[in-house]
Amino acid sequence: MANFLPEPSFAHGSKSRVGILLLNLGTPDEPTAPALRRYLKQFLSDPRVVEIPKAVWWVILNAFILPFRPQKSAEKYAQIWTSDGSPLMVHAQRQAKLLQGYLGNALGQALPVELGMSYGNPSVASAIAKLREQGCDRILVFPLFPQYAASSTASAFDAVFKSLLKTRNLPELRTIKQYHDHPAYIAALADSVRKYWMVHGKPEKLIMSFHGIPRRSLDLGDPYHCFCHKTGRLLAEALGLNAQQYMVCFQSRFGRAEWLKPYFAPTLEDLGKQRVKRVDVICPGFSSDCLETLEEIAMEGKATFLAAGGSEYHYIPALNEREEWIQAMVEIVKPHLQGWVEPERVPDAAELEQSRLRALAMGAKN
Ligand SMILES: C=CC1=C(C)c2cc3[nH]c(cc4nc(cc5[nH]c(cc1n2)c(C)c5CCC(=O)O)C(CCC(=O)O)=C4C)c(C)c3C=C
Ligand SMILES: [Fe+2]
Ligand SMILES: [Fe+2]
Repeated sequence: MANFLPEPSFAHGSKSRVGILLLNLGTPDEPTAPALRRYLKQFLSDPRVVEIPKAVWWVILNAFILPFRPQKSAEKYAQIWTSDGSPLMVHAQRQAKLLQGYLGNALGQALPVELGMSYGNPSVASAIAKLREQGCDRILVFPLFPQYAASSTASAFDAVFKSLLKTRNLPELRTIKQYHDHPAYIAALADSVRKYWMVHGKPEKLIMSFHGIPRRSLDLGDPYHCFCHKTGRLLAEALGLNAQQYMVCFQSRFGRAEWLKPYFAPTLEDLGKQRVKRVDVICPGFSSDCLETLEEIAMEGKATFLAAGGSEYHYIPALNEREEWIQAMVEIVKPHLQGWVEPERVPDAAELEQSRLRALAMGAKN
């Protein structure tokens, strides 16, 4: 048996076609313990996510985490689940559809966009298969993680490369590594905050909360920490905030090791105790709302702040399907298409002849 998969016969002269592979982390299929167990097992078995010796981690994962965490996490997911499914999935699917439409408009030609998840469904392999079925032999990989981290972005790229290990006729690949300081992304964030404040008024402090990673990853050279701080600074500048009016912190600590600081919950407790009246929280690293924003930030965060003595707490929703964000996605994608897609395609001789005949038929002078 051949090691690599058979392909359709090569057709001479076939035109190249570009497709966009939009990637996100993934989410369980349903808010139940068995679905969470499947999802967490795949997620937490990724050596990019938990970077300790494999045998030690296998014991911890199977003896101490998978017997207990799925039930607890399922209960949390149940609180944020919608009639259409997991918020992360619902938003990612809509973002993929909208990106396809807006990009098609901007380029004057339709490019397929398919969604894949690093863990769970739809798998990265199935999304690549769909692109290849549509004739795409050039794939631009676009992770929905503005700040590169090995545990999110590199894992998503791993999933792409792994899914092609058996492919005979490889597509050309390009990857978007990060866009933490892209002007259109920062402008979309700033616009969402300004519009929120127009309706709800302004807080004493804006907290920008990013997903944490282990402190050791920073020490080993992961640039994520710097990227988060740069996004924070640029967003503050765009909003005209001084250093006292905002702060960056890190959420979702997992396990007992030290993670990036300051931690989100203790920060809120401190602010509550200091009698800071109102805080608003935004999560610029999450391109859509999900468990980590809707449960941990919007629900738990509020309870923590109010219990500590604060009086008003607002969560500013993620960019989700905001038009400014979809336009920003188009701007992020465009430079990566150079040489693959020409913005204004020169019509070929047959197309020119057709439009001449159409014009003649309409009685136009030629
Ligand atoms: C923004 C990028 C993310 C990074 C970086 C990241 C690192 C990271 N995460 C865990 C452990 C868990 N994360 C979980 C959920 C989760 N994580 C991200 C994003 C990043 N994670 C998102 C968008 C979500 C929500 C998914 C959803 O379905 O809504 C979970 C699962 C939930 C739970 O049981 O608490 C775990 C576990 C680690 C260990 C890590 C880096 C080392
Ligand atoms: Fe996470
Ligand atoms: Fe840094």
